[in-house]
Amino acid sequence: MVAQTVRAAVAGASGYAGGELLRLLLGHPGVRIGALTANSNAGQTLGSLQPHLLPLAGRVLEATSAEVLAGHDVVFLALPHGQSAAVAEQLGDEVLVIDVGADFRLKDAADWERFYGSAHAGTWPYGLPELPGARAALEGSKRVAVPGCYPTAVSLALFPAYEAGLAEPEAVVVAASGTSGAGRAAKPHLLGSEVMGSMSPYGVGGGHRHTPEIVQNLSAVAGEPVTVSFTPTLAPMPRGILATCTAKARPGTTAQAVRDAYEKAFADEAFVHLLPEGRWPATASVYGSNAVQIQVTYDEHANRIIAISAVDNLTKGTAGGALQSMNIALGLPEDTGLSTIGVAP
Ligand SMILES: NC(=O)C1=CN([C@@H]2O[C@H](COP(=O)(O)OP(=O)(O)OC[C@H]3O[C@@H](n4cnc5c(N)ncnc54)[C@H](OP(=O)(O)O)[C@@H]3O)[C@@H](O)[C@H]2O)C=CC1
Ligand SMILES: CC(=O)N[C@@H](CCC(=O)OP(=O)(O)O)C(=O)O
Repeated sequence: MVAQTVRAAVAGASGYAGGELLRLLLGHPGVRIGALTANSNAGQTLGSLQPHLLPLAGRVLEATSAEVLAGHDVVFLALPHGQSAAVAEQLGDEVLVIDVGADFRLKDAADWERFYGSAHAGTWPYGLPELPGARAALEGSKRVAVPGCYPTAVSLALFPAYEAGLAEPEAVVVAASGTSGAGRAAKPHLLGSEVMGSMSPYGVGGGHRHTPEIVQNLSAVAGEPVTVSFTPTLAPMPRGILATCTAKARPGTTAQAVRDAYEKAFADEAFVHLLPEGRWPATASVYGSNAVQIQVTYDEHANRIIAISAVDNLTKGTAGGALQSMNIALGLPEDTGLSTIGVAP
């Protein structure tokens, strides 16, 4: 049992991230759900937009405002990029504000302006607890910036190689994402007829806004600038990310040293599963769960470390990661309300 009960509001409850937050919050023993807000869907019932959330079906969505979000212990912001900062600054210092958008992830204002095209709002403690030093920064924090879904998958797959000094500071990443990563708002390229039965790249050539976030994470662990060639691809599935990440190995690297580095990095992590040698991650195995599957190998012919990760973009990649960070910030057991049990087939 959790002794403490907190009241949590979700802004953006009509969206994919907001819906996943509510699915997980409904199963969290220490949370009561308070205000639910939306934008164009304000006035609608949650049941008309998120029919899978039966216990909340009759709740009416309110327009997003600081007044509606006031009086809660925790406020989750699941809003489009650039919308969180104005709301957050009106909420006061005592409330725990967890932004699942990008507004407070980047440290470098020039990176923010280049990739998001607006003024940088600031930097909050980063909600990827498995990264070296991240967990301590989240403890007791009143602000959390939840990572992007691709940076979650890629940073977890590669940081142990940099932490152990085994990889050169030039990584190549190709990652496939399910369509829910793009949010609920209709997008022509996501029409079923175009996405079904096809895979396609986008954001090629360093243009994707998750590139500076991945670079920030890996460079901090490596202690030197790491360049990342990142190519996202869209896959015909609703959820999931499979990230294939490689880096040239430093001289003297052995397969055993690589294995040891990854076993050490994840030995105490509840959600990251380094698979037994010979088994490879699959998105279906983490569907709807907060688990991360990782496998790593050393290709000695190509002299490259190859690390592959699978996450559910909406769970560990967004809402599950947000709850994990909330638990740490509130001093609750980190896995409260979170499961590593998926759905199969
Ligand atoms: N989908 C994913 O896998 C991930 C998403 N995220 C982040 O979560 C956030 C939400 O994404 P997602 O749920 O996918 O997007 P959706 O498009 O599915 O939902 C967006 C939500 O924001 C609301 N909204 C739209 N415009 C405004 C506005 N101008 N002011 C206030 N609220 C607004 C929408 O309300 P209404 O429906 O009423 O218009 C809706 O509730 C984004 O920042 C995204 O980057 C992070 C990691 C992964
Ligand atoms: C398939 C797809 O379109 N995915 C999204 C990533 C969503 C996400 O995690 O990112 P943010 O929180 O930074 O929006 C994209 O590539 O823009």
